[in-house]
Amino acid sequence: MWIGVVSLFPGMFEAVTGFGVTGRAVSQGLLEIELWNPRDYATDRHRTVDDRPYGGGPGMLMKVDTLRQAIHAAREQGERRSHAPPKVVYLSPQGRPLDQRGVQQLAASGPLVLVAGRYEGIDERVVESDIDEEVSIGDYVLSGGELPAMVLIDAAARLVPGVLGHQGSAVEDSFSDGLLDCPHYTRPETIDGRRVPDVLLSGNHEMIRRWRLKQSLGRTWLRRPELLQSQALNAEQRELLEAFIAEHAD
Ligand SMILES: Nc1nonc1C(=O)N[C@@H]1CC[C@H](O)C1
Repeated sequence: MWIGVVSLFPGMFEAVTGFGVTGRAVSQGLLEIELWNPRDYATDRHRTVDDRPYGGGPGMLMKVDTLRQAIHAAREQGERRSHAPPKVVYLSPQGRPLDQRGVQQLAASGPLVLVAGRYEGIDERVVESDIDEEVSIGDYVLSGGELPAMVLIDAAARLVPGVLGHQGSAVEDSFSDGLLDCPHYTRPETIDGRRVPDVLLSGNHEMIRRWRLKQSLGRTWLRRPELLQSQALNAEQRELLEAFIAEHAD
């Protein structure tokens, strides 16, 4: 998977290219991150990359010409590398809330160029002319779009075949099937008197699978019931959820 990134702070992306699952994916050639810095296109003595907002008000916006040159360069490289025009995604609170389904859609849509804003954001006409999709990682305001871009990179990279040691991990993750994840346990068998559920020590893989599914369904019902509204539960899932609810009836 090739992802181009436009950012004033390219060094921040060492957090995904140099560590963990995503870092390994990069070293294995399963994930490629290329960075473009609008400051590299600044021609004035101060290498200006911000500009004042029309209409006044606090804060600055990203300077249009340097930003657009960086976006165009990233998009051209993406087309060269993937022989398809990249989807250009701008991370902003005004975007579509990102969820696992959205990650799956973006990961499957081919090469991506992620535009990380700084200051108060970018000129609306750049959004209209150069951005294909605005995406938000949550209803809060950050100081830059770099962390949202890295959130998207991490989530999308996990879906690339071969990136996760055990491909089942991506499927069993929270949200991959639209449900919250089940509880997990590891050694020791007892912590402060709290024991690992016996079923997980039974070695009965079918019972363990059903227990984990029941816990996922039950947790989703308890903590995020709205997620169940968009789920078409199969017969087994309905049976397990009903059993969980019955066990939790007051
Ligand atoms: N929430 C979010 N999801 O994606 N991006 C954000 C976010 O807060 N962006 C900041 C807003 C102004 C600054 O330019 C960057």
